[in-house]
Amino acid sequence: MKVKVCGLNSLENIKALPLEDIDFLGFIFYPKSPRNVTIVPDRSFMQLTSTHSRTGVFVNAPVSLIIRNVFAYGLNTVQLHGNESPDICKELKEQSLVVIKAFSVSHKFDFQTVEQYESVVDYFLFDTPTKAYGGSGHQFDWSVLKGYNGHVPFFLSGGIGPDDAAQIKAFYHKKFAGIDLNSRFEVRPGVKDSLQLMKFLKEVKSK
Ligand SMILES: O=C(O)c1ccccc1N[C@@H]1O[C@H](COP(=O)(O)O)[C@@H](O)[C@H]1O
Repeated sequence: MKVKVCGLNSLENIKALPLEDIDFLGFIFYPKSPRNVTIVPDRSFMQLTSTHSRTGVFVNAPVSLIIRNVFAYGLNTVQLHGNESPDICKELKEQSLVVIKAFSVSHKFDFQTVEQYESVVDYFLFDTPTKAYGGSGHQFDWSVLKGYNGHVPFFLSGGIGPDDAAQIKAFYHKKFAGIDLNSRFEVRPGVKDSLQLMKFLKEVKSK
């Protein structure tokens, strides 16, 4: 199971994370988010994060702005968390980026919506609907994912918290690729509770 920890905004905090149990480090490039990245992408940032997939989260951003940040922060993965079209995903995938397309999922969600993205993304990410696009801290009803029969692997996201290890271990879907952890592990926006993450990841990865 892959693990993405999102909304990071402190180099000191990243140093304290259980990095050996994390695959994707997420940075939010969305000025309206309280987690909007302000880390300077200097040599210490590059070195510290070099062993991980550096993921930029964007919401309806112009491709030119995404690409600028891909170069500035050495991103190799982009998470598109707004209403981005399949064409935008394709354009970014053609830049050799790993593309994660997020969808807000509720009982009303029509999984046919994702079909047009299947050939132009690497992962889907299923999150809870919120006006803020993401970072709601609330879970959606994971049972609706029974309606997803596509072939693209997905991240489970939205309000996953420190007490959810057992629930995740019990969750099964043949395309379930990993989890995305964000606001429920925060000390404050942009700073994660590293001990809580360590404990949770040990538990969720145990047999
Ligand atoms: O975290 C944010 O502020 C945010 C803002 C805009 C788009 C995405 C955002 N974060 C993503 O939201 C999900 C769920 O987060 P949470 O666990 O409910 O806090 C996660 O994928 C983040 O990458």
